[in-house]
Amino acid sequence: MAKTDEFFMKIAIELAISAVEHGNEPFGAVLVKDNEIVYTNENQIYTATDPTFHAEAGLIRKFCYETHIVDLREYTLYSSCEPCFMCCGAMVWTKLGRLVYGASDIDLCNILGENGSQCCQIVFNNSPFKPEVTAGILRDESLQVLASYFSHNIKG
Ligand SMILES: Nc1ccnc(=O)[nH]1
Repeated sequence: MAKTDEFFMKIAIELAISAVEHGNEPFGAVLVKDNEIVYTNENQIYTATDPTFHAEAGLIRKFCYETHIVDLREYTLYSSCEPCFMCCGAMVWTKLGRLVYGASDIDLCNILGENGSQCCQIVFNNSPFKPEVTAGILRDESLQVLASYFSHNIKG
């Protein structure tokens, strides 16, 4: 039976919670092919001391390295929150087929008191390749995890 976007997003959100438990920021990502999970990753910026180790870019880097696959046209990436410019760039370079995210960058920045942007649209609309995008899956659950972390962990 085909699993739903909500099914995979729930796992991305659980990875976001796990990231916080491991001392990192609340973001998780899941890579799916033919309705099966092929890779997962959580944000690791603090434990790896690598500010580029976002859930999504880290997933793409590790999956491609381990499998020797660099073309993700047949893959769907689920992200608990809208990917940043850097991670959208990694999706362009791997020709990701489909991106599904929960909360938007504007949702996140509303919590942080910053100005968010439609980073996915900005990057993809100015790139030679764009994944199909589905936004807002389990948005409220995703926002809850972001809000509970960032309301008492503003690290500046
Ligand atoms: N969407 C994201 C924003 C920030 N960090 C992440 O790991 N993911």
